Amino acid sequence: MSFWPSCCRRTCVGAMIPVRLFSASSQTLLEGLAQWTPSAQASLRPCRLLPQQASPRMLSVGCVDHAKRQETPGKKPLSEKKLKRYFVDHRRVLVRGGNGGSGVSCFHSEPRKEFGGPDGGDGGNGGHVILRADQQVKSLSSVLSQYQGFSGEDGGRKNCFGRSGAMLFVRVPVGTLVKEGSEVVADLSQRGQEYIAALGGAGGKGNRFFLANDNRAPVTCTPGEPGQERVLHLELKTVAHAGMVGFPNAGKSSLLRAISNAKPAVASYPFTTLKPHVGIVHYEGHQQVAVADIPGIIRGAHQDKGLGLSFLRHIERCRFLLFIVDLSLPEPWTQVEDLKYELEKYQEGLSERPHVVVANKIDLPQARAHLPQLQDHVGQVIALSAVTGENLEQLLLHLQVLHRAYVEAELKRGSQPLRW
Ligand SMILES: Nc1nc2c(ncn2[C@@H]2O[C@H](COP(=O)(O)OP(=O)(O)OP(=O)(O)O)[C@@H](O)[C@H]2O)c(=O)[nH]1
Ligand SMILES: [Mg+2]
Repeated sequence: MSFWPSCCRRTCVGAMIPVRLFSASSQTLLEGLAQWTPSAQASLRPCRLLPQQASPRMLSVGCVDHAKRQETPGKKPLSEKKLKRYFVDHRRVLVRGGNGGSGVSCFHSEPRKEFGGPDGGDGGNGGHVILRADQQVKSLSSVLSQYQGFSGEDGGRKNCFGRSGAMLFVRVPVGTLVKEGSEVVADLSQRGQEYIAALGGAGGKGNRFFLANDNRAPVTCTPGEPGQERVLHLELKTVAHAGMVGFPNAGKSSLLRAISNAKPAVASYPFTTLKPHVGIVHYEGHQQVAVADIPGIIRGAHQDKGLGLSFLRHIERCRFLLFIVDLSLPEPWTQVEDLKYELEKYQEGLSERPHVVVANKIDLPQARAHLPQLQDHVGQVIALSAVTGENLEQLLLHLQVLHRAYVEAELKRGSQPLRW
């Protein structure tokens, strides 16, 4: 059974091609390339993989078709304003632990047993409120503004202790930072990690507890303690394998639409994307690479210009980066330099993460002329067009290579690689 989306399976000749493309390892594919094209060494362009009679863009067409068919016919695409409702990366939450149950004061009562003694049981403890990093949750939109833990039950007669309140688990996305004031109190960066946001109150003591040699009939009992109350700030730093970094209008969202099933809004004005979007690229063997489209960065972003710091922090959590440049603009290498400068200013070493430069808009007439100069300045470049789909396969293959390298490095270090 193929896991390729049904829309891709529908694309006639191209239908079989994507499946075959991803069943071959990238290594095999690139080796095979030399047999098809004599100039393969000079420029690796998987769109030339097909024999002469097939359309040179057959592979790409499938991808773009896929992107275009994402909208249900007759339905208007969602605006960015609506889309961003689904992605919430900040939440202020009031958490209260459950209250402890009260202890009771009572005495054993039985016929012909005059001094039965105290038998008031203790109250149960209040339940904690616990934040748990859950792989299924992708944004903080499902987190409410306040949580009240379950209270413990009161104690009872005959030394019956009250039941403790159950734990209240709040599911948050992996990559959630928990702050109290300006202090970071927890970083839930691994799935399953938990943090006790508010402790439940201790249960009160029944009068049996106060029985002593000098006091055989205590009447004292204590009420349960109230649960802890805290105001926490949850902050999500998007965790994805790859982060798309680029200036506004470089075509990041268009590219994410073309390679995944995500639907970020695309428009010809800058700062169309206001919130990060994560799309998943599926490969054979259930391999999934999460790619984040991060809002455009401008010069001075590290000083909070444009959309600024709030988005640089999403990049921080990406394991490798795709620098997206607009090849139709003059001197496109300056875009790469500026982007790297901004990342470096925000956090040292951030620009040195494994990365690849993606030159978008190769379909525009003036773009091709800029490519050799860009390659001279930055080395390896994947030149493609998100709109026509030209050369998208090269990016998909490279993503897989970067992902494999990341998984191997994590396993070598003895840690578990991020699985989406
Ligand atoms: N000709 C051409 N136009 C493109 C290509 N990719 C994107 N565009 C156009 O460029 C404009 C900006 O595209 P977006 O995908 O919104 O760019 P972005 O980088 O996400 O922009 P921000 O969200 O503002 O950061 C849109 O009008 C796209 O249609 C391409 O490969 N070729
Ligand atoms: Mg965008």
